[in-house]
Amino acid sequence: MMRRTVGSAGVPERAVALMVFVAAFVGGAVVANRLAGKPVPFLRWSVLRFLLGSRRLVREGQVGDGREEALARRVAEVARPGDLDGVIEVIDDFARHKSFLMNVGDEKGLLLDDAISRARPLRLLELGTYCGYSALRTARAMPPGARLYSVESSPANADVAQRIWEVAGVADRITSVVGSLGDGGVTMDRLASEHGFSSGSVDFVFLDHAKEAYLPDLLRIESAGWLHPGSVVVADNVVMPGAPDYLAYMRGEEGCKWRTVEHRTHVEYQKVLPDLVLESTLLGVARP
Ligand SMILES: C[S@@+](CC[C@H](N)C(=O)[O-])C[C@H]1O[C@@H](n2cnc3c(N)ncnc32)[C@H](O)[C@@H]1O
Repeated sequence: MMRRTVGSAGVPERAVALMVFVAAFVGGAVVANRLAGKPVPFLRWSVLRFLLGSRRLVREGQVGDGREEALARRVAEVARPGDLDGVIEVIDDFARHKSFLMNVGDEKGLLLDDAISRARPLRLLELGTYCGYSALRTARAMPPGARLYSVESSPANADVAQRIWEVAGVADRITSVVGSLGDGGVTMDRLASEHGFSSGSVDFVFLDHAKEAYLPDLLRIESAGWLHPGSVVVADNVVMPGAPDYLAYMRGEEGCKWRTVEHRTHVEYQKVLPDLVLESTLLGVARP
Protein backbone atom coordinates (compact mmCIF):
# COMPACT_ATOMS: atom_id res chain seq x y z
CA MET A 1 0.00 0.00 0.00
CA MET A 2 1.28 3.47 -0.95
CA ARG A 3 1.82 5.90 1.98
CA ARG A 4 1.23 9.56 1.17
CA THR A 5 4.17 11.69 2.18
CA VAL A 6 4.77 15.41 2.64
CA GLY A 7 7.79 17.32 1.32
CA SER A 8 11.27 16.07 0.58
CA ALA A 9 11.70 14.47 4.02
CA GLY A 10 8.98 11.99 3.10
CA VAL A 11 7.11 12.37 6.39
CA PRO A 12 3.79 10.48 6.25
CA GLU A 13 0.74 12.77 6.22
CA ARG A 14 -0.70 11.00 9.25
CA ALA A 15 2.47 11.72 11.23
CA VAL A 16 2.26 15.38 10.27
CA ALA A 17 -1.40 15.49 11.32
CA LEU A 18 -0.47 13.87 14.63
CA MET A 19 2.35 16.36 15.20
CA VAL A 20 0.01 19.27 14.44
CA PHE A 21 -2.60 17.84 16.82
CA VAL A 22 -0.04 17.36 19.63
CA ALA A 23 1.37 20.87 19.07
CA ALA A 24 -2.15 22.37 19.14
CA PHE A 25 -3.04 20.39 22.28
CA VAL A 26 0.15 21.37 24.09
CA GLY A 27 -0.12 25.00 22.96
CA GLY A 28 -3.79 25.22 23.92
CA ALA A 29 -3.21 23.69 27.33
CA VAL A 30 -0.23 25.96 27.99
CA VAL A 31 -2.23 29.07 27.11
CA ALA A 32 -5.35 27.94 29.01
CA ASN A 33 -3.38 27.06 32.14
CA ARG A 34 -1.32 30.20 31.82
CA LEU A 35 -4.43 32.35 31.70
CA ALA A 36 -5.89 30.57 34.72
CA GLY A 37 -2.62 31.04 36.61
CA LYS A 38 -2.34 27.27 37.00
CA PRO A 39 0.60 24.95 36.35
CA VAL A 40 0.79 22.94 33.15
CA PRO A 41 0.27 19.38 34.41
CA PHE A 42 2.29 17.58 31.76
CA LEU A 43 5.23 19.95 32.25
CA ARG A 44 5.61 18.93 35.87
CA TRP A 45 8.97 17.35 36.60
CA SER A 46 7.36 14.15 37.84
CA VAL A 47 5.60 13.71 34.48
CA LEU A 48 8.70 14.64 32.49
CA ARG A 49 10.66 12.10 34.49
CA PHE A 50 8.08 9.47 33.64
CA LEU A 51 8.09 10.44 29.96
CA LEU A 52 11.87 10.41 29.84
CA GLY A 53 11.84 7.07 31.60
CA SER A 54 14.92 8.12 33.51
CA ARG A 55 15.36 6.65 36.97
CA ARG A 56 18.67 8.47 37.24
CA LEU A 57 16.87 11.79 36.94
CA VAL A 58 14.76 10.89 39.95
CA ARG A 59 17.80 9.78 41.91
CA GLU A 60 20.28 12.47 41.02
CA GLY A 61 18.26 15.46 39.83
CA GLN A 62 20.05 15.30 36.48
CA VAL A 63 18.62 14.93 33.00
CA GLY A 64 20.32 11.54 32.62
CA ASP A 65 22.43 12.05 29.50
CA GLY A 66 25.52 13.47 31.19
CA ARG A 67 24.93 17.10 30.15
CA GLU A 68 25.70 18.48 33.61
CA GLU A 69 29.13 16.78 33.64
CA ALA A 70 29.67 17.92 30.04
CA LEU A 71 28.94 21.49 31.15
CA ALA A 72 31.51 21.32 33.96
CA ARG A 73 34.11 20.03 31.47
CA ARG A 74 33.20 22.73 28.94
CA VAL A 75 33.56 25.50 31.55
CA ALA A 76 36.94 24.13 32.65
CA GLU A 77 38.12 23.92 29.03
CA VAL A 78 37.04 27.27 27.62
CA ALA A 79 36.47 29.77 30.46
CA ARG A 80 39.33 31.86 31.80
CA PRO A 81 39.88 31.10 35.50
CA GLY A 82 38.44 33.92 37.61
CA ASP A 83 36.35 35.33 34.75
CA LEU A 84 32.89 35.27 36.38
CA ASP A 85 31.14 37.02 33.46
CA GLY A 86 32.88 34.66 31.02
CA VAL A 87 31.74 31.54 32.92
CA ILE A 88 28.12 32.80 32.94
CA GLU A 89 28.37 33.37 29.16
CA VAL A 90 29.79 29.87 28.57
CA ILE A 91 26.87 28.35 30.51
CA ASP A 92 24.24 30.42 28.65
CA ASP A 93 25.84 29.46 25.33
CA PHE A 94 25.88 25.76 26.30
CA ALA A 95 22.21 25.89 27.35
CA ARG A 96 21.16 27.66 24.14
CA HIS A 97 23.21 25.76 21.58
CA LYS A 98 24.29 22.43 23.07
CA SER A 99 21.90 21.03 25.69
CA PHE A 100 19.03 22.75 27.46
CA LEU A 101 19.73 23.36 31.16
CA MET A 102 17.08 24.15 33.77
CA ASN A 103 18.95 27.27 34.92
CA VAL A 104 17.06 30.45 35.75
CA GLY A 105 18.58 31.63 32.44
CA ASP A 106 19.61 35.04 31.17
CA GLU A 107 16.18 36.74 30.90
CA LYS A 108 14.89 35.75 34.35
CA GLY A 109 18.45 36.03 35.66
CA LEU A 110 18.22 39.80 35.15
CA LEU A 111 15.18 39.88 37.46
CA LEU A 112 17.17 37.97 40.07
CA ASP A 113 20.17 40.31 39.65
CA ASP A 114 17.94 43.38 40.07
CA ALA A 115 16.16 42.01 43.15
CA ILE A 116 19.53 41.32 44.81
CA SER A 117 20.91 44.73 43.87
CA ARG A 118 17.83 46.42 45.40
CA ALA A 119 17.81 44.32 48.59
CA ARG A 120 21.60 44.48 49.20
CA PRO A 121 21.41 41.27 51.28
CA LEU A 122 24.30 39.96 53.37
CA ARG A 123 23.02 36.42 54.04
CA LEU A 124 21.33 34.72 51.11
CA LEU A 125 19.72 31.30 50.89
CA GLU A 126 19.11 29.51 47.60
CA LEU A 127 17.04 26.32 47.35
CA GLY A 128 18.01 24.39 44.19
CA THR A 129 21.63 24.80 43.08
CA TYR A 130 21.61 22.58 39.96
CA CYS A 131 24.86 23.46 38.09
CA GLY A 132 25.43 26.66 40.06
CA TYR A 133 24.34 29.15 37.38
CA SER A 134 21.97 31.28 39.50
CA ALA A 135 24.54 31.16 42.31
CA LEU A 136 27.10 32.69 39.93
CA ARG A 137 24.71 35.51 39.08
CA THR A 138 23.91 35.92 42.77
CA ALA A 139 27.60 36.12 43.71
CA ARG A 140 28.06 38.80 41.04
CA ALA A 141 25.09 40.89 42.23
CA MET A 142 25.44 40.58 46.01
CA PRO A 143 27.40 43.22 47.95
CA PRO A 144 30.94 42.71 49.25
CA GLY A 145 30.95 40.69 52.46
CA ALA A 146 27.75 38.82 51.56
CA ARG A 147 27.54 35.02 51.56
CA LEU A 148 25.24 32.69 49.66
CA TYR A 149 24.17 29.32 51.10
CA SER A 150 22.95 27.11 48.27
CA VAL A 151 20.96 23.99 49.18
CA GLU A 152 20.81 21.11 46.66
CA SER A 153 19.35 17.65 47.17
CA SER A 154 21.54 16.00 44.52
CA PRO A 155 25.19 15.44 45.53
CA ALA A 156 26.10 15.05 41.83
CA ASN A 157 24.69 18.51 41.02
CA ALA A 158 26.34 20.09 44.04
CA ASP A 159 29.67 18.67 42.87
CA VAL A 160 29.25 20.08 39.33
CA ALA A 161 28.33 23.49 40.76
CA GLN A 162 31.31 23.54 43.12
CA ARG A 163 33.73 22.86 40.25
CA ILE A 164 32.17 25.64 38.17
CA TRP A 165 32.29 28.14 41.07
CA GLU A 166 35.98 27.33 41.51
CA VAL A 167 36.71 28.17 37.86
CA ALA A 168 34.71 31.40 38.19
CA GLY A 169 36.59 32.38 41.34
CA VAL A 170 33.53 32.69 43.59
CA ALA A 171 33.77 29.44 45.59
CA ASP A 172 34.94 31.34 48.67
CA ARG A 173 31.67 33.35 48.75
CA ILE A 174 29.26 30.43 48.35
CA THR A 175 28.59 27.57 50.77
CA SER A 176 27.15 24.44 49.20
CA VAL A 177 24.77 22.48 51.44
CA VAL A 178 23.66 19.05 50.22
CA GLY A 179 20.19 18.25 51.53
CA SER A 180 16.68 19.66 51.55
CA LEU A 181 14.64 21.68 54.03
CA GLY A 182 11.99 18.94 53.98
CA ASP A 183 14.23 16.19 55.33
CA GLY A 184 12.81 16.21 58.83
CA GLY A 185 14.97 19.01 60.17
CA VAL A 186 18.42 17.59 59.36
CA THR A 187 19.39 20.30 56.86
CA MET A 188 17.72 23.11 58.81
CA ASP A 189 19.59 22.02 61.95
CA ARG A 190 22.86 22.01 59.99
CA LEU A 191 22.16 25.51 58.65
CA ALA A 192 21.57 26.67 62.22
CA SER A 193 24.41 24.87 63.99
CA GLU A 194 27.13 24.95 61.31
CA HIS A 195 26.27 28.11 59.40
CA GLY A 196 24.76 30.44 61.98
CA PHE A 197 21.20 30.63 60.64
CA SER A 198 19.24 32.24 63.46
CA SER A 199 16.36 34.57 64.17
CA GLY A 200 16.13 37.33 61.55
CA SER A 201 19.44 36.37 59.95
CA VAL A 202 18.29 35.70 56.37
CA ASP A 203 17.99 38.70 54.07
CA PHE A 204 17.21 37.02 50.76
CA VAL A 205 15.83 33.66 49.60
CA PHE A 206 15.76 32.31 46.04
CA LEU A 207 13.29 29.45 45.54
CA ASP A 208 14.19 27.36 42.50
CA HIS A 209 13.92 23.72 43.55
CA ALA A 210 10.98 21.25 43.54
CA LYS A 211 7.95 23.40 42.78
CA GLU A 212 5.72 21.55 45.25
CA ALA A 213 8.27 22.33 47.98
CA TYR A 214 8.18 26.15 47.54
CA LEU A 215 5.34 26.81 49.97
CA PRO A 216 6.20 24.16 52.59
CA ASP A 217 9.82 25.30 52.60
CA LEU A 218 8.90 28.98 52.83
CA LEU A 219 6.63 28.14 55.78
CA ARG A 220 9.51 26.20 57.40
CA ILE A 221 11.79 29.23 56.98
CA GLU A 222 9.09 31.50 58.40
CA SER A 223 8.46 29.18 61.38
CA ALA A 224 12.17 29.08 62.12
CA GLY A 225 12.02 32.88 62.35
CA TRP A 226 14.97 33.29 59.99
CA LEU A 227 13.37 36.18 58.06
CA HIS A 228 12.96 39.79 59.14
CA PRO A 229 10.85 42.68 57.83
CA GLY A 230 12.50 43.67 54.57
CA SER A 231 13.69 40.11 53.75
CA VAL A 232 13.07 39.34 50.08
CA VAL A 233 11.97 36.01 48.60
CA VAL A 234 12.23 35.48 44.83
CA ALA A 235 10.48 32.45 43.33
CA ASP A 236 11.17 31.17 39.80
CA ASN A 237 8.89 29.01 37.60
CA VAL A 238 5.71 30.01 39.42
CA VAL A 239 3.63 29.35 36.30
CA MET A 240 5.91 27.02 34.32
CA PRO A 241 6.13 24.24 35.48
CA GLY A 242 4.13 25.96 38.21
CA ALA A 243 3.82 26.38 41.97
CA PRO A 244 0.04 27.01 42.29
CA ASP A 245 -0.16 26.76 46.07
CA TYR A 246 2.72 29.22 46.44
CA LEU A 247 1.04 31.63 44.00
CA ALA A 248 -2.28 31.30 45.85
CA TYR A 249 -0.53 31.92 49.17
CA MET A 250 1.15 35.10 47.96
CA ARG A 251 -2.05 36.33 46.27
CA GLY A 252 -4.30 35.33 49.18
CA GLU A 253 -5.01 36.60 52.67
CA GLU A 254 -1.88 35.14 54.24
CA GLY A 255 0.15 36.88 51.58
CA CYS A 256 -0.90 40.22 53.12
CA LYS A 257 2.23 40.23 55.24
CA TRP A 258 4.21 40.26 51.98
CA ARG A 259 4.40 42.90 49.26
CA THR A 260 4.66 40.89 46.07
CA VAL A 261 5.62 42.03 42.60
CA GLU A 262 4.72 39.59 39.82
CA HIS A 263 7.21 39.71 36.96
CA ARG A 264 5.75 38.35 33.71
CA THR A 265 8.57 36.76 31.78
CA HIS A 266 9.49 33.62 29.79
CA VAL A 267 10.73 30.14 30.49
CA GLU A 268 14.50 30.06 30.25
CA TYR A 269 16.34 30.24 26.92
CA GLN A 270 13.30 30.91 24.67
CA LYS A 271 10.68 33.58 24.06
CA VAL A 272 7.49 31.56 23.52
CA LEU A 273 6.50 29.90 26.79
CA PRO A 274 5.43 32.38 29.47
CA ASP A 275 6.58 32.20 33.06
CA LEU A 276 6.14 34.21 36.23
CA VAL A 277 8.75 35.23 38.79
CA LEU A 278 7.48 36.48 42.16
CA GLU A 279 9.49 38.95 44.20
CA SER A 280 8.05 39.22 47.71
CA THR A 281 9.20 41.51 50.49
CA LEU A 282 8.24 40.71 54.08
CA LEU A 283 6.39 43.67 55.55
CA GLY A 284 6.67 45.00 59.09
CA VAL A 285 9.01 47.35 60.80
CA ALA A 286 12.38 46.97 59.07
CA ARG A 287 15.44 46.66 61.25
CA PRO A 288 17.62 49.76 61.51
C1 LIG B 1 15.60 24.29 38.42
S1 LIG B 1 16.99 23.54 39.12
C2 LIG B 1 17.84 24.88 39.90
C3 LIG B 1 18.47 25.83 38.92
C4 LIG B 1 19.40 26.82 39.55
N1 LIG B 1 18.76 27.59 40.60
C5 LIG B 1 19.90 27.78 38.49
O1 LIG B 1 19.14 28.67 38.10
O2 LIG B 1 21.05 27.64 38.05
C6 LIG B 1 16.30 22.66 40.48
C7 LIG B 1 17.32 21.94 41.35
O3 LIG B 1 16.69 21.70 42.61
C8 LIG B 1 17.11 20.44 43.09
N2 LIG B 1 16.09 20.04 44.06
C9 LIG B 1 14.91 19.43 43.83
N3 LIG B 1 14.23 19.31 44.96
C10 LIG B 1 14.98 19.87 45.93
C11 LIG B 1 14.79 20.09 47.33
N4 LIG B 1 13.66 19.71 47.95
N5 LIG B 1 15.76 20.72 48.02
C12 LIG B 1 16.90 21.12 47.40
N6 LIG B 1 17.13 20.93 46.08
C13 LIG B 1 16.18 20.33 45.36
C14 LIG B 1 17.24 19.58 41.85
O4 LIG B 1 18.10 18.49 42.08
C15 LIG B 1 17.79 20.59 40.84
O5 LIG B 1 19.19 20.55 40.83
